[in-house]
Amino acid sequence: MPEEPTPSRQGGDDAPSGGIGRVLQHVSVLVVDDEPGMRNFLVRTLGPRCRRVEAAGSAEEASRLLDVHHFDLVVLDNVMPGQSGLDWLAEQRRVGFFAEAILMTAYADLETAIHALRVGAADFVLKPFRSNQILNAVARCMDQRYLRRENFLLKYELRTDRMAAQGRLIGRSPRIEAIRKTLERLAPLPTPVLFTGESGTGKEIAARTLHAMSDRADKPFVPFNCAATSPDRMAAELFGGDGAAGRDGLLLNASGGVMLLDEVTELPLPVQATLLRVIEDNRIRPGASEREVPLNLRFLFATNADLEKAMEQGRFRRDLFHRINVLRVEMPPLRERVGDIAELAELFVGKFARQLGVPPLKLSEGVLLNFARYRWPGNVRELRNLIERSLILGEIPPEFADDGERAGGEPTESLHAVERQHILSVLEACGGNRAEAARRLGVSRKTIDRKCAMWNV
Ligand SMILES: Nc1ncnc2c1ncn2[C@@H]1O[C@H](COP(=O)(O)OP(=O)(O)OP(=O)(O)O)[C@@H](O)[C@H]1O
Repeated sequence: MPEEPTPSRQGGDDAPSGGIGRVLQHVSVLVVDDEPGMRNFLVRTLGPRCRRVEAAGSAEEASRLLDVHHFDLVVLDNVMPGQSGLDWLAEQRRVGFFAEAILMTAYADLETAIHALRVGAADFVLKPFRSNQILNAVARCMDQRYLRRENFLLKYELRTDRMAAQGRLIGRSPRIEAIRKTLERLAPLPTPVLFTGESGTGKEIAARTLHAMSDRADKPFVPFNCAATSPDRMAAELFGGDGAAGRDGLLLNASGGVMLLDEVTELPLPVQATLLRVIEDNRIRPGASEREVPLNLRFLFATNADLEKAMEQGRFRRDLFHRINVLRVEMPPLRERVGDIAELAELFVGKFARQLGVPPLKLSEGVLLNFARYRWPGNVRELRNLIERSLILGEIPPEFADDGERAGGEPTESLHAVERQHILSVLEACGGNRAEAARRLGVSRKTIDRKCAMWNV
């Protein structure tokens, strides 16, 4: 699967433009022609501009190369001894060939053209041709491939409603700062990462942030919710098969980028076995094809379930667990980082006011204190939904409303809330170390323990 540059300007026979050059530099090409002169010409023309170019003098040699390497495109002569280029291409499609193909021919009659369409050749180049003609044909063909893939992934994202989790990781609390630092360290590695934490704590947002920090940032990020797909469709969606997922499946379409498998404990056991093989070998057999093709994909995983328990119950493979549990990022619940609530809440107010076309609500000190007091079992997602609901209704729900404003003030209640917020934020700054928090606050450790027990922290 190709890397993913921006589509180039469509060219005629002019010299390759900068746009075309950008497309070509990501492409790996296999040239198949029995004539050494033509092979050399193509390698000389494509070699300096493409990421990788290899040449085969026969259909058999080409098949062997396809077994070992990934190519985005095959440039193929139609007339070769033994087997025509088109017959070879048809056979490869059956075995497992997911790349593009351009056919070179001296004479394109209608029958050849129809045959070429049927076996999925993207273009014809009539011999003899100039170097710019083949360069333009390659760039055009790859442009169409990138657009098809982009379209496939966007449709998937819309179908699965994954747009809500887009955005960046908000928060300046020590816990979130520490997570940001960890993500920076993990971003350049190829290793899988496992995100754990309660529902709505931002595991997907953190995974997207890691992708954005990595050298795969301009390649696809494909989130897959294992709990939202029926178990009997899952293998086809991921690894390819017939139907909506397309023969090549999500993994191959995400190739070059990052795949997030969310709610990973929901993967059926047979899919876990296939996935383990794919991760270990970096190879995939799309749509159960005969040929395994190389796969360049970074895997991220997320779960809010207890993986250890899932293993004990035989629902999750131990070997897969050890493979995905190399690097772990634990997302803290919102109640343990109350210092982030105000920033998140303000951000959601601005976002939903714009989206809904309604005036923003002012979040008074009292409302923020009530937010800080609440336990947020649904974490950031719950806060986000509460703000959206409040903007639609035009007011903060009564359980969070500012008592001070409405009832003329309740100083003891407010004082209690201020004290709670202050102690919790100092505790947070100390990474949960109660002895250190007590020292900084100038109170006894016992006082902190008593307060924490009272607040259920
Ligand atoms: N730190 C954050 N900054 C900005 N938005 C956040 C943050 N954390 C969570 N959100 C928002 O909260 C919602 C839930 O986040 P996300 O889907 O990443 O959580 P999750 O932990 O993956 O949840 P689940 O376990 O249910 O899949 C999203 O709308 C996301 O935009």
